[in-house]
Amino acid sequence: MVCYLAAGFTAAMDQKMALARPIVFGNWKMHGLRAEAKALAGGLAERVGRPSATLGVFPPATVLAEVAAQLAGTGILVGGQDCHDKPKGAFTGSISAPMLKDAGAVAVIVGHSERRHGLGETDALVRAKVQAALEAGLLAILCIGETEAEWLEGRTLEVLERQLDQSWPQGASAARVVVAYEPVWAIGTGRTPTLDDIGRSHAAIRARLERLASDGDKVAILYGGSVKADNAGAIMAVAGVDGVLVGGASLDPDGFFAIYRAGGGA
Ligand SMILES: O=C(CO)COP(=O)(O)O
Repeated sequence: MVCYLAAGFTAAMDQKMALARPIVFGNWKMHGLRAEAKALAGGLAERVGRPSATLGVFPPATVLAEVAAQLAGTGILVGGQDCHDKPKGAFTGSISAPMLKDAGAVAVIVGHSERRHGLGETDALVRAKVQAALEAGLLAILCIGETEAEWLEGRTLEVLERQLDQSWPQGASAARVVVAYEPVWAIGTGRTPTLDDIGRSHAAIRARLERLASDGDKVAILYGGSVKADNAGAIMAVAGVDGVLVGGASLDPDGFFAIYRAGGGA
C-alpha cells in the first residue's frame, strides 16, 4: 500500500510521490534546547545515512528552522507539532501553518491528545487545523485516540469513528493526510494495547477512511503510544500499521534509530 503526497511536500518534490513504508515519526514534544536539538538531529542523520523508508522529526517551533537547515538534503523530514487554524492574525503566542512551512517544515501534527485533552481542542478545531495545514501545503498528521475511561468502557472504535467523522476535512485525500492512532492511556505510560487490539483499531480506522475519502484505502495509519525499540517491530508487523509516531523514545538517537530499523528501515 502506498500513500501519495501532493505537490508542496518539499520544494524539490513537486510530483506526487509515495511515502515509503515504514513511516517513523518522532514527536519531540516540549524537549530540545538549541544545543540538544542540534545533537539529536545530528546523531540521527549520522546513524541513518540516506533513509530507505520515511523518517521524520517534529521538534519544538523554536528550533524548527535550525533543525530543518541541519537536516536539509538528508531525506529526514521535519515538521511542526501544532498550528493555528488561521494563516495569520492577532493570535498572540500562536504559530500558523504558513509560518511552519516558511521555517522549513513539510508536515505538522494536529489534534494530539496533549492538545485535545490538555488544552481543550475540539474535533471541529482539529478539522480546521488540518485544513489550514493543507492550504499551506503541509502534510497533516491527524491524531486520534480514546481515553482510558473510553477504553475500559469498550468504546474505543466508536470514539475513533466519531473523531474521524468530525475532524477529517471533506475532500481531503491520502495525498495530504496521515492518521496517527494514539490511545491516550498509552502515551508516556509504558502501556500499549495488545497487538490484536491495535490491529482491530487500525482496521476500523481504515474502514471509516474508506467512507470518508475516495482514496481512503491509501491513507497511511500510524500507531503511537509507548513505542520503544523492543516493541516497535511487533507493532509495525501488525496488518494495517503503516508506521509509528514516537514520543519519548525519539529523544535518543540510538533508540529512535533502533525503532526505525525494527520496522525495516535502513
Ligand atoms: O504522544 C506520542 C507521540 O505523539 C507518544 O508518546 P510516547 O512514545 O512517549 O508514549
